[in-house]
Amino acid sequence: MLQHRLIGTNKSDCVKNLHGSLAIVVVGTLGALASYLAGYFWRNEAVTPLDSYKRILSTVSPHDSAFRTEQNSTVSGPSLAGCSISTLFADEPVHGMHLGCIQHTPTGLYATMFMDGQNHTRREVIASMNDFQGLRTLLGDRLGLAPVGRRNGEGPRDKETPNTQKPWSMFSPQGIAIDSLLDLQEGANDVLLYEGGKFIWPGVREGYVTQVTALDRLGSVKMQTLSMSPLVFSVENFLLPEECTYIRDVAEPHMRQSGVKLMDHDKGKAATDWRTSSTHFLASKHHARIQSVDRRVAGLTRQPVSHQEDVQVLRYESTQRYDAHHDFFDRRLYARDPDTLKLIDNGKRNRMATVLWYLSDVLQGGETIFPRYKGGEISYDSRHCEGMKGALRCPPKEGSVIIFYSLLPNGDLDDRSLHGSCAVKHGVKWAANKWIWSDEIAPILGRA
Ligand SMILES: O=C(O)CCC(=O)C(=O)O
Ligand SMILES: [Fe+2]
Repeated sequence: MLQHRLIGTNKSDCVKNLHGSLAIVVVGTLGALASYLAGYFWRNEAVTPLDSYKRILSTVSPHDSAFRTEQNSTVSGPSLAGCSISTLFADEPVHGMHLGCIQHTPTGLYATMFMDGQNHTRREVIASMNDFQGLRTLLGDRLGLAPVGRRNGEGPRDKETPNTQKPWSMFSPQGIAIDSLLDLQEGANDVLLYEGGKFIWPGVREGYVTQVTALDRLGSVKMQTLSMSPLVFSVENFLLPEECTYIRDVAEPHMRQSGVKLMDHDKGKAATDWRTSSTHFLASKHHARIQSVDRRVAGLTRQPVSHQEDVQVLRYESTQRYDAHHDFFDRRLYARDPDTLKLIDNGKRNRMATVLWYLSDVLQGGETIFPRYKGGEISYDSRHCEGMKGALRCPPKEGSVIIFYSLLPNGDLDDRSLHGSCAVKHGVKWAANKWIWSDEIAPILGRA
C-alpha cells in the first residue's frame, strides 16, 4: 500500500522571503528603442502616457525587447487592458507561481508579470512580433528562472530537497497549458507561470471561490479555498449520493486493516501504531461509475486520469484514526527502499495532490486535520485533535471532497501538507483517497 509517515523531521521553511529583497534592477541604459516601443504600445492603449511613469526600462535583447522590474512601486504600470489577472493577486507570496498578462501589441508580445502572485513586484518583457519562443527565453532570463526547477540563485532549502525537476510552464487561469502562440488568444491573455511546471489552482485567499468548469456529469462547481499554506480547497456535492452509496457497498466486503508504506527508520513497526482504519483499493476498470468520478477528478485537478492511482476507500469506526503524515514520498526517507525509489523515479515523480472523497457524514470526530496550517506546530497524534491548537480541521460531509497539494508551485514537496484523520468519536467515517501524481502513474501501477 502506498502510505507512509514522516517522523521527527523539522526542516526549516527557507523558501520564505524569496522576493522580499528584489532590488530595482537596471539592466542597461534606458533604451530609446524600448521607450519608443513601450510608448507606442501604451499610447495605443489610451492609458497614462509613458512620461508619467517613473520607469526603469532598458533594452535587453538584440531583437527589440525590453524589460523592467520594480519593487514596492507606487508607479502605475502600463495597462493590463483585457486581462483580469489582478483578481488573483494573493495577500501572501505564493513562491514559484507568477501571475501575468500577455498582450499582443503592434510591435510584439508584451508580458507583464507579477512575481509570486504579488502585485508590488512587477516585471515586463517585450518579445519580437509573434515570437513565442523568444518570449519564453526572455521570460526565463529576466525572471531568473532556471531551465528546470526553481529560480536561479534561490536554491532549495538544502541541496538535497526533492523537486519534481520539470521545466517551468504557463497555463491559463482555468489550467489550460500555454505552450505556443496557438494557445494565446488575440488581444490579452491571463497567465500563471509555475516554476515547478505543474498547474496548481491559485488559492488567492481563504474563502475565495473558484468556478471550475467542464467536469464530467457536473459541468461546473464552486471550489472554495480553505487554506493557503498548506493549500487546501473544498467542493460540496462533488459526488452524487448514489455514487457514495455505490462505493461504500462495493468496497465493504473487501475492507482490511490499513497498511502504510514504511520509511527506512520505521521498518519492523506495525501499521496500527499510527493507522487503525480499514482500507481497500478499488480498481476503476471494473466500475464504470468510478471511472466517471475519476474523469471528474481529472477535470477538478486538471491532470489526466493516467496520473491517478486507483481510489483507496477508507473506513474508520469508533476510536479509529490515522496519525499525521505526508502523502508524498521524500526520497531521503526511502534510501534503503529500492521499490519506492523506483516508484518515484528517485524523486522526479511524486504524488502532487490528494482529492479526499467524503462518503459519509460522521456524528462526532473523524475530521481531516492539518496541524501545520498557517505554520502551526508539527504534531502527529490524531487521537486527541483537541490538543492541536490552531490546526485546520475539515469535518467529513457526504458527497464533499477536499483537495490538498503535496507539491508547491516551485516544484518542492510541501512539508506543511502534513495531515491526518482525527479519531472518530461517534458514528462511522467512510472516505476515499484519490492520489494524483505529477506524471503518469497508472501504467506503472498496472491500472492502465
Ligand atoms: O481520512 C482522512 O481524513 C485522511 C486520510 C489520509 O490522509 C490518507 O489515507 O492518506
Ligand atoms: Fe494522507
